[in-house]
Amino acid sequence: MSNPVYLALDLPRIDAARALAEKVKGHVGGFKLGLEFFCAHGHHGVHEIAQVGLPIFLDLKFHDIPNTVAGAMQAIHVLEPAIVTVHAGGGRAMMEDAKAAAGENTKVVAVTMLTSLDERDLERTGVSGSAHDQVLRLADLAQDAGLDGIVCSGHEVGEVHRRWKHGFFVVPGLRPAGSAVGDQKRVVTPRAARNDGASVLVIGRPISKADDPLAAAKAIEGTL
Ligand SMILES: O=c1ccn([C@@H]2O[C@H](COP(=O)(O)O)[C@@H](O)[C@H]2O)c(=O)[nH]1
Repeated sequence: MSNPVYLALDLPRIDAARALAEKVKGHVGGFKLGLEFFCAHGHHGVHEIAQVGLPIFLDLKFHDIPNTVAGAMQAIHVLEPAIVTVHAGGGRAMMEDAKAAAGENTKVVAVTMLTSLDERDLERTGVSGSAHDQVLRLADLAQDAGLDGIVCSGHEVGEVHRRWKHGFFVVPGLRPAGSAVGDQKRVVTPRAARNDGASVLVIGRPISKADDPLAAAKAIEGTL
């Protein structure tokens, strides 16, 4: 089985991101490039990291009207990402058009409820009910729209996996036991998320901010 860990390269400098990617490439399965990296380095930055030789996950979290999201999706075709994110909150038509516009080898997954949010945050956005219910509702919507899967926390992935047998589940908000949680609120260990059916484990700071990123990546790999 291939390594399910995608390292989030949330670093402002392209040389530092490439050096980190080269260092840990034997102990992760791919690289996740998000808003910070893409806004700073765009297509050029993606090509640079792709040269390391592992799959690229573009976590751009598209959320706009369907026509705009479809256009953005077409604009990143050339980068051949393995995975791209949209927000489930953009609605069914937006997700359908995003999937239709994506390359055939690209998995399109919908962010349900960010792992940095808890139920109090949800209530403040006007959504009543539990985080669990919100994730399941948006997972059903993403499945109806024909997406490949969703992004959710490790608290929900087990239940989502039971309902959507062949879905593709991306789980961030992962922390090895004892590591700093930072701004994440719905957190589990990489091993727990894997056991509950996560397809991809997104891990950033526990590796990128470690004193020894290679040792941290190896240690995480050893727990899976
Ligand atoms: O709900 C979500 C969706 C995306 N992310 C992204 O994952 C990484 C997590 O980084 P850590 O340093 O391991 O916290 C980051 O790039 C987020 O943008 C998420 O955390 N939660």
